[in-house]
Amino acid sequence: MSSSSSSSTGPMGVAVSPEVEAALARGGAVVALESTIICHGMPYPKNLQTAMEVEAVVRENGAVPATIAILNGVPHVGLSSEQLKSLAVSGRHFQKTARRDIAHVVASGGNGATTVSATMFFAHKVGIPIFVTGGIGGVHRNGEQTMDISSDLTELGKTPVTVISAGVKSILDIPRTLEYLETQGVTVAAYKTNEFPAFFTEVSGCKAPCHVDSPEECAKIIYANKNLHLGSGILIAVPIPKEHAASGNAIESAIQKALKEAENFSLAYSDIALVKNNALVGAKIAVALSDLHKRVTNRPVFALLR
Ligand SMILES: O=c1[nH]cc([C@@H]2O[C@H](COP(=O)(O)O)[C@@H](O)[C@H]2O)c(=O)[nH]1
Repeated sequence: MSSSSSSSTGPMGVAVSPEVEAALARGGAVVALESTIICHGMPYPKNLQTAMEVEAVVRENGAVPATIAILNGVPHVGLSSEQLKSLAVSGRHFQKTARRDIAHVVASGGNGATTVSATMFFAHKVGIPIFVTGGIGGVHRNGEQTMDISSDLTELGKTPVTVISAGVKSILDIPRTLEYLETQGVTVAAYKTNEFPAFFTEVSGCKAPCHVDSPEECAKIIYANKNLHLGSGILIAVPIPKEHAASGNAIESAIQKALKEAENFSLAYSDIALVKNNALVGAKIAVALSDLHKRVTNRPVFALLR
């Protein structure tokens, strides 16, 4: 895969697309997007169509999308349509890349599809405070024995990026995931609900630590986190839209049945409507944050993130 000739590779060795660079420089709203969902979440061409639709939702709501991936050893923030297509066609040939894999993929000139932890890392590096995805990783069932805990959770503990997701799949251990996020000092807020959502359904049986009702409220929390230099991330959990929760319930029942039959059952995440809804909320939060920063300081978000 060829790198975009128009993306400039900065001193940190990260290539930022001209559109993303310009938006950051003017303090505009930018939303980071991960690439594991494209390469490992669903097959081609459904993955390309979804990636393009999600980017379109971000744009329609006033923000610039920045899909993140490693191409030929170079981390890229913001992909051209050719790069996005190439990524989607390559699918699983792109290595699933979490934080621990970044150095190896870069050093070997490889192609990496970034997970939540790696996407957060690069988003923060270039000054993007908002990142939208479908679901994040968590503490696996029996995690107290296996110690199988996603690096997404430790990344949230140490990287000040706000992740908008539909919560955590009930295939994972949701109560322990919330405990672990608490230990890591991560602010967890449920959007327009009191309950932490479980990806395919609005309910998990777990109360979320905070409740937020608007993009502006989210922006204020992000601003406070930044102003105080807390250094930790924020998780905004947006429940699956009501009209899609019905089919989600059927999937949820299948998960519960499968969990009884096989402990390591896993399911590809491909609820497109849910990801698009997160993109809508995430773009609105990015716009609200950009407005808030401009109002409060009259300086662009970009400058404040340094
Ligand atoms: O429901 C899901 N959420 C998230 C993922 C992807 O998997 C990563 C977590 O992987 P692990 O559990 O290996 O840390 C996430 O960051 C995301 O990219 C997934 O496959 N399924």
